[in-house]
Amino acid sequence: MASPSSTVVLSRHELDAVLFDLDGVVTRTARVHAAAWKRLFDAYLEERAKRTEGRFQPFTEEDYRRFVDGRPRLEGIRCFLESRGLSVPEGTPEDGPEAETVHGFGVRKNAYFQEALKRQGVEVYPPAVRLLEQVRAAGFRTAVVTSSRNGEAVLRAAGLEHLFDARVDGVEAGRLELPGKPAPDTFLEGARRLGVVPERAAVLEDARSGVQAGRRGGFGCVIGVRRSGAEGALVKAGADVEVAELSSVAVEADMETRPMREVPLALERREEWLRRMTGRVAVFLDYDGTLTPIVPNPEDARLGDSMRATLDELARCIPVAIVSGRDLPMLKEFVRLQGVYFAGSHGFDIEGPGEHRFQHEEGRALLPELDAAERELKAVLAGIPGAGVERKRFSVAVHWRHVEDARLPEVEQAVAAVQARHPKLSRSGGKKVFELRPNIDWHKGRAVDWLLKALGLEGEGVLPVFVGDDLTDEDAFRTLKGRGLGLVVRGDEERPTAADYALRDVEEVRRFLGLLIAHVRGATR
Ligand SMILES: O=P(O)(O)OC[C@H]1O[C@H](O[C@H]2O[C@H](CO)[C@@H](O)[C@H](O)[C@H]2O)[C@H](O)[C@@H](O)[C@@H]1O
Repeated sequence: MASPSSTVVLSRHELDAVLFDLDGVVTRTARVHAAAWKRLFDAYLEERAKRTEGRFQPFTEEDYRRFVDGRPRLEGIRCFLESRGLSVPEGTPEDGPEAETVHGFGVRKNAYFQEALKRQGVEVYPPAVRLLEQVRAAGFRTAVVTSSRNGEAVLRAAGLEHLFDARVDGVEAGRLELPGKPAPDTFLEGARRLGVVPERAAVLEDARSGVQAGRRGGFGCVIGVRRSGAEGALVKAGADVEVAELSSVAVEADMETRPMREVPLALERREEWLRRMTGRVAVFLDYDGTLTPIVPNPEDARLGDSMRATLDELARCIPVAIVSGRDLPMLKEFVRLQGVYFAGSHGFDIEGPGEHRFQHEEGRALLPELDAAERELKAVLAGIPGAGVERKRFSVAVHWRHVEDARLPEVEQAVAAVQARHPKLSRSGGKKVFELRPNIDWHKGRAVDWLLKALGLEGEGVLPVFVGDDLTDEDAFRTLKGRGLGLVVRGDEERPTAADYALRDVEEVRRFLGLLIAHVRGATR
């Protein structure tokens, strides 16, 4: 909820990354910029007033906040001049500082900025540096996203480069032809470089244009840092919360997760987990990336014969369910096994041998929303080569594996815009895919619990085991924490996980299931 409150918590349960604006959030360079702009515009406005015998109206702090702050340099010049009903020729990037053109003004402002920086160095906000250290220690990924073409130089001068996993500055934005703030593209590029979906990332901004960019990008949390201006102005611009200082931002670590590489390999610790299998065991398996390797086209992810044979054998010994983001009919068609339970659409659609059938009722009420979202996504993404829309009964996936990098922000924005029009749907992410699904507290973990109950496998004496590779499988790992076993198929990925053990790849999943068969057979003999 939007409020100009003074405290906020960044929790690892809800967020994976924090994206920091630079000038005015981390470094005290916003006022150096403001002074350089004032020097530029006042000189121009005064000279022009003399020339036209008009009245000299100096550049104000409010001018800085409204028209210049946060925007790319040339954009700021155009925007401010327009606010005064003025314009100068565009000029070219070759223009020198004396030229009365947009480019010439840009060169002159930058010279003033560099001069001041040299004279006074870069001062940081100590609470911002402390917050950066805290969020990194808690396992958040961090990026700096700034419109400034001096971003790299400022960071280096401040000695803060090591605190960021990614940097998107004015130079990078120019190279990728990304529109600047208030467009969300530079923040979306930052999230992409960190490998997180915007919903799982926070944006920290002091400029109205930056706050608007964070809001338009659909970020999980937009924190306005009020360095100047009226209280509440940043909330009005779209921030969830406004703080006067970053010491008001608390960090909550997630004790349940650890980096993927620190998770022990299941096949090297078999004695350990076998010791926990004293009673009944039920196995829940994700499909893509777990039972089949990830392949370029979703329709080619067919189950291998040896995996099918292993699953068949396992399902004859203990309850086996496949819990997937796939559409239920497709999942059944790909697996082609009797005696196995299937949960499609991330657990919203369940079917098993015999009587077992479940469709999430509230989710069903949202099918028209999903239909509309599917139509809108197909229409807007038709013009982006490589983007694919896959409809499942209870979700819509947007695959971007084949989209060229430069057009990815368009895909992200399209998904964010459709989701914003349908707030009853929520957005999640996975391997090169975005998904819209019912905004309901239901996920793979809840589906596992539903199945355990339906199969009379609740309570002590049963060890539920979940194997998965992707972000949506983390819900199941968390649900089973302490009362079951979570195994993550790690591949080349490096991200935090709540799983107890890791398997290197799909072949190791097959070997693990083979060990389970041997164990259950031995135990029942
Ligand atoms: O829960 P899962 O069974 O892991 O399903 C998750 C999504 O898997 C599929 O997409 C992923 O696998 C494709 C085939 O390997 C790959 O091309 C794509 O990039 C991956 O995102 C499936 O198409 C989605 O519907 C599932 O939600």
